[in-house]
Amino acid sequence: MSGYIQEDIAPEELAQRSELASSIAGSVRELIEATVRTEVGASDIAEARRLIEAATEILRKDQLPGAYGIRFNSDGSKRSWGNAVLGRRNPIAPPVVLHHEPDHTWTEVELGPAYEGPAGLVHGGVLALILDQLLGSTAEFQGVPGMTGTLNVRYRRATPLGQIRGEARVDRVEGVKTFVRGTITSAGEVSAEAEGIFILPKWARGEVSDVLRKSVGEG
Ligand SMILES: CCCCCCCCCCCCCC(=O)SCCNC(=O)CCNC(=O)[C@H](O)C(C)(C)COP(=O)(O)OP(=O)(O)OC[C@H]1O[C@@H](n2cnc3c(N)ncnc32)[C@H](O)[C@@H]1OP(=O)(O)O
Repeated sequence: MSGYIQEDIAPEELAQRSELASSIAGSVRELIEATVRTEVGASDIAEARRLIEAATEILRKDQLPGAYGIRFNSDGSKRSWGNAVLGRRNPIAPPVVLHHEPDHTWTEVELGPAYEGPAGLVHGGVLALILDQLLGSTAEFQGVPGMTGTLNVRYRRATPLGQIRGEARVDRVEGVKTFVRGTITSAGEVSAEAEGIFILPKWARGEVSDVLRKSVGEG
């Protein structure tokens, strides 16, 4: 399957690249938030655009031919730095950091003004996005990975912008299908709950390597 890339990088070099990726994405995330909230006038906007375009030009000097993909080291660790939820190189990602416990996976993340839907509230699509990744990664960590076949989300109450907690666990496995349940909690109350069915795709059945099956992703 293309996009899954074996790319061994020595630990020291990897730590350095990881730091660089996080730092630039963090700066752009701040820029996004500043853009949403700015009240400055036309001349400041023009000046900001000039600087942003200059920064873009610098980054364009050396680019990957396409998306980042998923990259593996021979120790089984993997990098999803372009991922829309976890990707440490992706300013669109909050980024979510997942903590894998033996029987469940959790995350706590701050969702600011860039994730707004209804006034002052988190966009429902953003919650579904986070739940999709959280539930899918939970299945993956438990050794029963799959692509999202179905994701049902029930929004029980509004989720204010700010800190949320996500939690998920595998409910059951039926053949190639893994059923995962999860919740989003805000201010101590469950605001959304989800069930996902993650299905091992045909191309991976029977031939999915241990590296792919057991790898633990980092964004
Ligand atoms: C190692 C692999 C790694 C994978 C990535 C890990 C990422 C981790 C991160 C994740 C986070 C990011 C996540 C993302 O963003 S994943 C991106 C969003 N999802 C997709 O793009 C998936 C697109 N769809 C497909 O690739 C296939 O249709 C899948 C793989 C889903 C099924 O394949 P296929 O169509 O060939 O299946 P089959 O005909 O052999 O049927 C098998 C069984 O499944 C049942 N069924 C079929 N469809 C559905 C459905 N939609 N809901 C419920 N059940 C369904 C079917 O009845 C049968 O059941 P049974 O009769 O046996 O009881």
